[in-house]
Amino acid sequence: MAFDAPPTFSSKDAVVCRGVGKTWAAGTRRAHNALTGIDLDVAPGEFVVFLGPSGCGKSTLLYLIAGLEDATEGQLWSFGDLVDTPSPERSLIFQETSLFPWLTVWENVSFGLSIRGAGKEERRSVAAEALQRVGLKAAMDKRPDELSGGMRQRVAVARALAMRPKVLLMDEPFAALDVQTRARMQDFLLDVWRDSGASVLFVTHHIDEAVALADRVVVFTSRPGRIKTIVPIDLPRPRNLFSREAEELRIRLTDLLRDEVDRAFAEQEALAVTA
Ligand SMILES: Nc1ncnc2c1ncn2[C@@H]1O[C@H](COP(=O)(O)OP(=O)(O)OP(=O)(O)O)[C@@H](O)[C@H]1O
Repeated sequence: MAFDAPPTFSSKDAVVCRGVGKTWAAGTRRAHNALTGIDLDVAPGEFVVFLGPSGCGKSTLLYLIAGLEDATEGQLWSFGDLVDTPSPERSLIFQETSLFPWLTVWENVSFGLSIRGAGKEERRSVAAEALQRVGLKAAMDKRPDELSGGMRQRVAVARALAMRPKVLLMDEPFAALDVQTRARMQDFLLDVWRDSGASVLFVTHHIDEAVALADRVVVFTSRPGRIKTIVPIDLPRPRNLFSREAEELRIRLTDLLRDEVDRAFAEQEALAVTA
């Protein structure tokens, strides 16, 4: 699509949101405003983490950026193109991986390419390269039920990488994993991110994870979600997460989040009383 943007941002930006919001009109439920007034610019190759209380619209914003849902306020662009449909340039990875159990690992990874009409040889070679990057080339011919949860999430990352996305959207991708596996997956993701040059937008509830991964942490208010503040994580990489600076950032993020979680709880109680 042609460049169609106000002159306030660069067409090189990986993601641009201007005044973005979403009101869900959900069947018999009351329509409600999940997200409002989001202005955000994400640079190419930047790692941005979304942190906020439950229900503040973090996932909703990822779906809008993915082009899976339409914004009801404002507009979004990716590399100068208006976002109004999904694109292979923007891959979304969920908390629970949905791999096809009847396909092998490489067939799962190259599934998007088969929809594009790529032949078997090309698909297998792209899948091999993507699996190599996530350290699972040896598992190419296995089926998903032969893999652990962490390995399945790595296959999901390989599947996203096979489409050579410029933007990786990750919705709590490691939430279902145990603490040790999650820490390893974070290191692995940082390697993949560095190699791929993609921008990553990553939703988490974990402050530790935000400090370990992000260039910037976007902290949201309680519903309707707005950007409360953006905290740069200026720690050198690889990061020493036990440093005083890392601890100070965790404390600052904890304080910012605590205010919003308290507000969200108070609102939920008020709603319960009036319901
Ligand atoms: N498809 C949908 N239809 C109707 N309402 C929805 C839909 N998806 C999300 N919502 C509502 O939008 C609000 C924001 O939800 P969302 O999942 O984006 O928040 P979140 O910050 O990601 O929450 P969590 O951290 O708990 O995953 C919630 O009130 C949710 O019920």
